Amino acid sequence: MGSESMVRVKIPATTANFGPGFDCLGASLGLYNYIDMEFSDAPKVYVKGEGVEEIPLDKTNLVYQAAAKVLKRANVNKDLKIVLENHIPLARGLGSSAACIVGGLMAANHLIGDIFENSELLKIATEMEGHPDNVVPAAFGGFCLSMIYENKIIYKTFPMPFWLKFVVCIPDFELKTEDARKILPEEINFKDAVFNISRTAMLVAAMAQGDLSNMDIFCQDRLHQPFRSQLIPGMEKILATVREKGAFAGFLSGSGPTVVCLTLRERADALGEHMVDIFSRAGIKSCYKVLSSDSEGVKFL
Ligand SMILES: Nc1ncnc2c1ncn2[C@@H]1O[C@H](COP(=O)(O)OP(=O)(O)O)[C@@H](O)[C@H]1O
Ligand SMILES: N[C@@H](CCOP(=O)(O)O)C(=O)O
Repeated sequence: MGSESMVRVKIPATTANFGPGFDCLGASLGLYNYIDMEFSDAPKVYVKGEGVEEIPLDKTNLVYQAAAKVLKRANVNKDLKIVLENHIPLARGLGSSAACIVGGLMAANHLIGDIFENSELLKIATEMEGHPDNVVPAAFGGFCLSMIYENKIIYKTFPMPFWLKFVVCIPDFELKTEDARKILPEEINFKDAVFNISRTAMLVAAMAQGDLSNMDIFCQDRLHQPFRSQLIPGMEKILATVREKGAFAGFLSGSGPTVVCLTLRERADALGEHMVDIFSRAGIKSCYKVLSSDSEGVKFL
């Protein structure tokens, strides 16, 4: 394929971990960032939407950094003009950094004629992000299983039930993944490992079959949520009550602070209002969005 003079890509938000699948499960959501990229006589970054006041407009910008890695590897010594239209809120557990990294890598690769394979880009993306569970669904869409093996990323992806809705309740404070990882223990006990692997196995089979019965049990976790709850007032109460309010299950989205629950369209708004109310009683302002799953991942427009 020849190179393009200008590239526009759409990249989805993601919800990583999906309950018990710490660093290995994730799903792609119908909320998108857009990146326009072209070669330029000087580095330029323009931002609209989420993060407009905090995102750097120079080469330190995360999208620019990802794109520059591809250009460097291809020995292309040129600057870029990048325009970002952001709808994924920053540092809320909805994969904003993975969207930047995957979008930046894939857009730059397209600009130079798609010379690198996706497997190569995925490896770079995972190195930059630190774990594969957001970057895989951001790139390919759907419900994703991923792992790092001998410096390669191995993954599986399949579509989620079309009728499934994700109600994401987004607190108005940022929690950087880097900080939310510092709070995790170095070791866990054997019983907790069995608790999580049994639920992860059941969860994957249930999603593959589109059978959401017992999903509240399969989404339980002992590897990260119990430790991160101290950073997110109201989270535990939300997770303890969404089932009785009509959700199949609830869990922390990525490293938080967003809490997500799985439900049907007709129950979604009541659940969203319930989550906002509990956060508010815990002194946290929040808003909710009702999202569909995404099945495409990165799309060139
Ligand atoms: N559109 C963007 N442009 C540049 N940097 C971004 C953008 N979105 C996110 N980032 C960077 O990623 C960081 C958030 O990443 P992270 O802590 O992993 O949270 P999450 O990926 O869950 O949103 C932000 O603080 C910012 O540095
Ligand atoms: N497995 C990671 C996922 C982080 O997701 P993010 O959307 O918060 O960046 C973790 O739990 O640390």
